[in-house]
Amino acid sequence: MPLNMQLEVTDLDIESAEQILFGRINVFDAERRIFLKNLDTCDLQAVPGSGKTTVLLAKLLILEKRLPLDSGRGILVLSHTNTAVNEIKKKIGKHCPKLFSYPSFVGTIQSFVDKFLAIPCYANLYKKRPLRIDNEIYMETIEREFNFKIKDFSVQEHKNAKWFINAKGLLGGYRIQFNNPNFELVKYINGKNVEIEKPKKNSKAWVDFSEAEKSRIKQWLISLKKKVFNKGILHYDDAYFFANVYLSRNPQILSFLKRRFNYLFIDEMQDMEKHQFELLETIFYDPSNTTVFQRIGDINQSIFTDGSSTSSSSWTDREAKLTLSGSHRLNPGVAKVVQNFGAESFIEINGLHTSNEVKPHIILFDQQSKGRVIEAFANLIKQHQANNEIPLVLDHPIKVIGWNGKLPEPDKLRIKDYFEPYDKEEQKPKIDYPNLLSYLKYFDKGTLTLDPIRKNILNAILRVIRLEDIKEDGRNFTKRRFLNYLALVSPSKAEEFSKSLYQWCINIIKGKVTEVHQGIIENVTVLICEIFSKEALGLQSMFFLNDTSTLETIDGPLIAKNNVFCYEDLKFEVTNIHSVKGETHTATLYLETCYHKHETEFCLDAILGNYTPFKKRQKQAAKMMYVGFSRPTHLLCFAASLDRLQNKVEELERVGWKVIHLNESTGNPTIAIEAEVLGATNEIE
Ligand SMILES: Nc1ncnc2c1ncn2[C@@H]1O[C@H](COP(=O)(O)OP(=O)(O)OP(=O)(O)O)[C@@H](O)[C@H]1O
Repeated sequence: MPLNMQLEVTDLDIESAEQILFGRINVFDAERRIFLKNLDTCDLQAVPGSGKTTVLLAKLLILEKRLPLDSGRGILVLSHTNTAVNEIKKKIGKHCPKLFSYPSFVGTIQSFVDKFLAIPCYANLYKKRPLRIDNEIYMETIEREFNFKIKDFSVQEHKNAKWFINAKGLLGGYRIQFNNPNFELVKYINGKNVEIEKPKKNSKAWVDFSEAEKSRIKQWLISLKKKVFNKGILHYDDAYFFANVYLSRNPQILSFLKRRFNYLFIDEMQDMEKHQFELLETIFYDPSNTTVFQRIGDINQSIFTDGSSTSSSSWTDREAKLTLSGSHRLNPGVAKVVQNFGAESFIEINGLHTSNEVKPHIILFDQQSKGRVIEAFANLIKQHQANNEIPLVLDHPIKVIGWNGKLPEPDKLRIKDYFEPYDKEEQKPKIDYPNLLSYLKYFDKGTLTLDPIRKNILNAILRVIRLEDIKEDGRNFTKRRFLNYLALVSPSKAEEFSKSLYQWCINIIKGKVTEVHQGIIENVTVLICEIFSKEALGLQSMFFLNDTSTLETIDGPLIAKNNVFCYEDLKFEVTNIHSVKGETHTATLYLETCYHKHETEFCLDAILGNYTPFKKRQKQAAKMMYVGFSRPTHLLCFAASLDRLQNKVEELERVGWKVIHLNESTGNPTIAIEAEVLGATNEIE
């Protein structure tokens, strides 16, 4: 009996998926039905908003009804980010209980590699589970271990190795790579081999290390890495090293995985990096189709890889390639603008969202008016709502996005230039921050409880305990184990601590961050020394507790979220382009920023409606614009500096942009927009 049973997708199946996703039937056209009915290995490449994720969701809803599959096989669904995976869960989770349980698996590529390959391999080799697979804890650990001597190396060998690593800036980046059967030291994942040579090559007295010295430095680097592994700490990249070792030593795992998963679907395929791409191909691709392997994405939207040939995905189309023409998200005017930013290849985009004809807008600002750009955008939305061109009740959010969220520099625009409160750190809720103050500032403000603040304070204390290398039975403390330990060692101190913790949370809510910061420094220093019998905290801990260098202290009451712009009843998030990948917005304002150059410097031709092939750095900018510009169903606004476009206004209007000037003489942007709506000139004198 063949392992791979042929299933069939019927029109009735499609209707039922349409009902769930759209509340009506006959939504999917012939092209989309071809993909839905296709259950063979193939690629699906299509333009933004063409409904790639939607057809994948529909297919999963249909396959849910066929679960469990014959021979106890399951479905594997992978995407790149937790956000993308959570979106899948949010949209179809309640309809697909079987898809989200054994033997199927829905997760990020990293979680798949950790669970099925890296953790079993590590457990096999070290007879214990890794403690954490996490980049920041890895960095913290390797930096600490770097300062200690490694057994069996002389003082001079130790000095040589440290000198070499420091001079090359290799400490955080170097990896061990398994190129069967060799173990190689590489500068970074998918990078070149580490070539060991004495630093300061340009000085006259330079004489390279001897071969014996080089060999010892190499061994030292490997030993340092092994020490960190021994502690149970892995970098995300290391998971791929363990995965490859596991597969080569246990080739039966390949057939186990292929047997377990009848179908593999990868969304956002263009964002897979080389090592991820190769691993998936090695495991799942075989001409006999044991696992049906469908890869879905849009090569023009690959913004997560850095564009270097070493890390970029090697996604080349399979022979069986399907496509979806047209974008259900974009209206014809916006589609026409977006298509010129196809950095990998030009693909015409047919805007199928024809219920509105709102033109893409460019807001041109000068030095004085840049702070009013977002307000002008809000005004535009209000105007279009008043004209019934944008719905009053929004189906999708409105967002303001930009590429570079770093601090402003002279003549280099950053998101903060447009929106002063913007805080890059708030983008991603993290467990590990560089100093205590950041833990107090960057808690999850989405909930109205004290819990996120409490968690952050406890996480900061755990960080100090890790910096002090204090463990319980060889294991790092968790929040719960720390509180249990405290209660065991000193019930009175535990009670006192619990009261202080509560008070700190309350005071943070009241905006007394500086006061709480000081309170924690004094209290926690004493507490940790007392309960762990230490005379004093080490330098790293003291620096972590006291450092305020990168952050300004806030002493006003906290607003719900720092990166939110409120205007009358409208509320928009101000965020980076990476975080809106895959999203649909009602309106998007794209803020030009400087990343090496500004977008209007990198991609002027495309902005002016011409398609010309992009060079390396231009490509990166074009991809950002392609992703950012292709989010809105109704209004796309691009905010650009007047000085670079002032002679191009006619050309811009000719190719479909509506141009708005926001200079000092414009006064209230509403006036400009009203005039424009009434058909007057766009330039307000
Ligand atoms: N067949 C369809 N008919 C009408 N609307 C659709 C259809 N397919 C998708 N949509 C709508 O179009 C929007 C974009 O869909 P989706 O996010 O699936 O596109 P995508 O191709 O995955 O986008 P991206 O390339 O940006 O990741 C969503 O609002 C979705 O509900």
